[in-house]
Amino acid sequence: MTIRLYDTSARQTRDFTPLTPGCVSIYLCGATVQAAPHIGHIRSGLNFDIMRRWFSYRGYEVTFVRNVTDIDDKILVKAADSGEPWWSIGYRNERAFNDAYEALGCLPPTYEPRATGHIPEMIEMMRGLIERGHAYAVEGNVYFDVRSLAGYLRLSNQELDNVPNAGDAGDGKRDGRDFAMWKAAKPGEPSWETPWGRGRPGWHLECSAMAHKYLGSHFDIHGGGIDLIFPHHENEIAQAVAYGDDFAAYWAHNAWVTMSGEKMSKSLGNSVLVSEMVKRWRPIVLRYYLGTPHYRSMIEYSEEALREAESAFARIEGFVQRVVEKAGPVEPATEVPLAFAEALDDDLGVPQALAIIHTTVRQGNSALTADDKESAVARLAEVRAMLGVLGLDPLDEHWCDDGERGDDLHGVVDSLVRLVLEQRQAARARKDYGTADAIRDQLQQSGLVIEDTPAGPRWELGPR
Ligand SMILES: Nc1ncnc2c1ncn2[C@@H]1O[C@H](COP(=O)(O)OP(=O)(O)OP(=O)(O)O)[C@@H](O)[C@H]1O
Ligand SMILES: [Zn+2]
Repeated sequence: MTIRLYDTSARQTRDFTPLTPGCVSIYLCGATVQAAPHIGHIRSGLNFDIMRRWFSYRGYEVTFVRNVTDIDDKILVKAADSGEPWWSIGYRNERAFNDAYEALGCLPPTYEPRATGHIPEMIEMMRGLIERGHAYAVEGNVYFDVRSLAGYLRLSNQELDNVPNAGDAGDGKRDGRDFAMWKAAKPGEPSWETPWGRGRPGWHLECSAMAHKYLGSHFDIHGGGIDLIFPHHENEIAQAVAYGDDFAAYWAHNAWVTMSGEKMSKSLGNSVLVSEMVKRWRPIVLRYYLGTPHYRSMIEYSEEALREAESAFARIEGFVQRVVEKAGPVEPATEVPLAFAEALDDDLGVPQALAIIHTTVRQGNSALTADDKESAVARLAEVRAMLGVLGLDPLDEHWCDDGERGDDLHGVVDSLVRLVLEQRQAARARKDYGTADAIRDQLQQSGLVIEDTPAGPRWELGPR
């Protein structure tokens, strides 16, 4: 068995050969914590969550680093506009990202470094690059000299001369395409002392320095969304390679969640926040929706597709519940079916793997219909093992805990509602219709719909 991955750098799918047998090291560009996460951000986290789960299943020891960009132009602009300190914006949104990752069942990374905690490492890298003639300081800015590095832009397969020259006359750059690793301090902005003056890091330097610190000079896989290939990843490579690192052996990029064909993006104003989505859809359904298309295919956001995901997942869940009702608890199988494993080995072919899950569910349902308990249990064990790899096993602790708490809460709400309804009945009995109606209105305002039935009043949660 060999895992194959599409490597953006090679522009083809390649057999995965780990640098250290039995281990895999992954660096994923994480959030710029300028705002709360939309579902596109979490798609990226989810795709790589499934990747690491698959490597773990295949017996690899996974080191997974996902950074937090907590200092960046966008955060500083927000701070200046709102008056909220830059670090307050960062911490608040970092928490929102963590809540979203947790809600959707993404395993925590091995390390989650914040950029601002790694300024000494960044200074060290700049010092090395200046010494080797790949970078230079101009009035407190430190620029990377793109012409000094043969092979720059190999990842995105571009010619430097074809890249638009964004430099301004007088900015001191040797070439307008030289990018800032370090930006000279501006009044009112945070800054750190360096041998070249006070200033703050550029985004690209942050990732090169943090990848180097936690994964060393050569690691297995670097990931991020396709929007990061150029300039961010090109510039990360340039810094690292010029510094003497081999850097990433494979480059994996997830496609976007789009709206009307455009990247879902805070700056375009077409984003749907995870915090809003989880009020309307169960997080496990959201995970199914965002995590099951192939990671290199675009997901065009649509309510209809979400409803389809909901009913597809309900088919799986219904089977799980029916078998458990009939046969009691069933543990996941120790191995997933071969066809499922082959699908995931082939560049994480989740759609094909999912088809195997649905086929197994159908077989299990037929076994239930035929009253073949043994076969139904065997199919459920396989289904649980497969769902577990995708982080979608409804019986997994992560999702069950919520369910159990939900059940407890349901009982509590039920007895409270009954108490209130009795008071309403009593008010009616004494012809105090004002009070009876007021009670009903209050229940409705709290999101409950009350129905009077011959068997007495019933309640349920109303539409959100
Ligand atoms: N719509 C999207 N679909 C898939 N991945 C995305 C999407 N938007 C951002 N990402 C990915 O999420 C990760 C974190 O992104 P980052 O915080 O830098 O946001 P961003 O690209 O600046 O987002 P925005 O455009 O909304 O400001 C990156 O790997 C990025 O490629
Ligand atoms: Zn990065």
